[in-house]
Amino acid sequence: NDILPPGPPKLPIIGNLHQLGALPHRSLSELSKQHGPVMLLQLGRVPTLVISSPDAAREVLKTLDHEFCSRPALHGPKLLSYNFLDIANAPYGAYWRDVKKVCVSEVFSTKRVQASGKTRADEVANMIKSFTSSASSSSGVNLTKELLSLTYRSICRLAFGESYDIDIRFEESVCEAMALLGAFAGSDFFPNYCVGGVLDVLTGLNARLEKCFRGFDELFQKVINERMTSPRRPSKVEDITDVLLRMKKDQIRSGGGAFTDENIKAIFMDLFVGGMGAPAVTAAWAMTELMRKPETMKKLQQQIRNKMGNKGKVEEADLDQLQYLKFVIKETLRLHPPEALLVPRESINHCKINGYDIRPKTRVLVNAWAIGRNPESWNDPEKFSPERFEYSSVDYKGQHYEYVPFGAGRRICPGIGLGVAMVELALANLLYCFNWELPSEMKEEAISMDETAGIIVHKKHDLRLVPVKYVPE
Ligand code: HEM
Repeated sequence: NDILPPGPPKLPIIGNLHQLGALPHRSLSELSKQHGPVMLLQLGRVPTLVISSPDAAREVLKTLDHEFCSRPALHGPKLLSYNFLDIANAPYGAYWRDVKKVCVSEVFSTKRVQASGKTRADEVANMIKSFTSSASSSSGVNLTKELLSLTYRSICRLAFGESYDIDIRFEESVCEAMALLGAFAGSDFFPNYCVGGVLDVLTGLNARLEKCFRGFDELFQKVINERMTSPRRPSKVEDITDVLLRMKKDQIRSGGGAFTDENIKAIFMDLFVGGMGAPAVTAAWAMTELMRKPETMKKLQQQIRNKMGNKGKVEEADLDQLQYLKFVIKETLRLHPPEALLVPRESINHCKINGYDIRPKTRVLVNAWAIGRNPESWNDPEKFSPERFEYSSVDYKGQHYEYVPFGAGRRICPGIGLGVAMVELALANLLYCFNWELPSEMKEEAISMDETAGIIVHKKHDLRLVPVKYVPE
């Protein structure tokens, strides 16, 4: 006689699937206003718990984190992660624990983020240079695309080394992978029913997934093979390929089984799919918010320019002085967490939240978007106001459940340091080097807040702005 959490009535077969809508973070937020912050839906055949308040998030991500720290076996991720050999999609267990632990200390460590600072600086400098030559052209630059290229190139260098010859065609494959992972997969809602599998064949999803996977696999294997035949010179700094090959040599796994090229390729996949979209989208939302609030833009630019004087660029070592920039980024992540519903989790055992029974293998969505706009935690929650962080200790490192853009608990994003470093350096230089104007055409679209949702919520219309070179006096 389980007492299940409340939820809306469901239709036969599809359950509540029709209520997800095009922007699930918004539809689920509305539904939770009627049914509560701990709400149970039936999405196709899958019971899905939706968490929408800071208190409920604390239960799932802290108190009962050990019960909610697995991931569901989803269709797209299964293929792209070499059958869940990565960090983001591996079920909770010895393999995930070992790999995450080693990657947190070797791949995502503060030391490595700092060591890769020079490559990020070079990539940002190249972007700024290219904008200088197109400055003041009336159509402007497509910042959405340029920021994605920037994060793509930064991840390539981080993963494959400084001398890696970047293949720009592969950037499209990462975008395709993100689109496929965000697309509707019948098998995710009707697992073990042939209708789900049939849908994925009919919609063409499987064919696209296969093609995308083959492209990745070929590239990743090429990088590994090249490194095996011509290892890094001992004098050169280790890159992530070296680290992962060292893990293969040392056989880091304690959970049984070998650590092979497949494991390395699965982790490469996480770096690209997890590391490229979210930072780029965050920077684009920040620029959009700033264009809509010229006084905030001006205040930020003045602070950056006062501190930097006529230095010509902002370097990573300067970022600690730019407090207001940090508030702007925090505020952007509050209103526009790119992974609005985090990454789906799955309950392991039978447990209870707020007196409700949660059965094993329930899918769990934590609505970070709704939580960041909760009126009980945030004054005037819909307003973009970076000042709110000035006298507040709330941050995104997983201790404050009213603000969880990177998740929290065992599954928290390991790429926080790297992601924030990419966003800060890009924004600081964009705002130091240029003033920004709306293009003469499509003004409305440029600053529209319309969204599209997939694994990442991004702007529906690309952000196109005109850079006007700033010359220090
Ligand atoms: C603005 C930047 C970023 C945001 C907002 C973000 C957000 C997130 C979120 C919400 C999760 C799920 C956490 C949970 O389930 O509690 C996550 C997981 C993850 N992220 Fe990030 N992320 C960002 C940057 C990065 C970067 C740069 C990388 C790597 C290069 C990365 C790699 C990962 C990985 C591997 C996981 C899976 C962790 C696990 O399952 O244990 N992320 N991220």
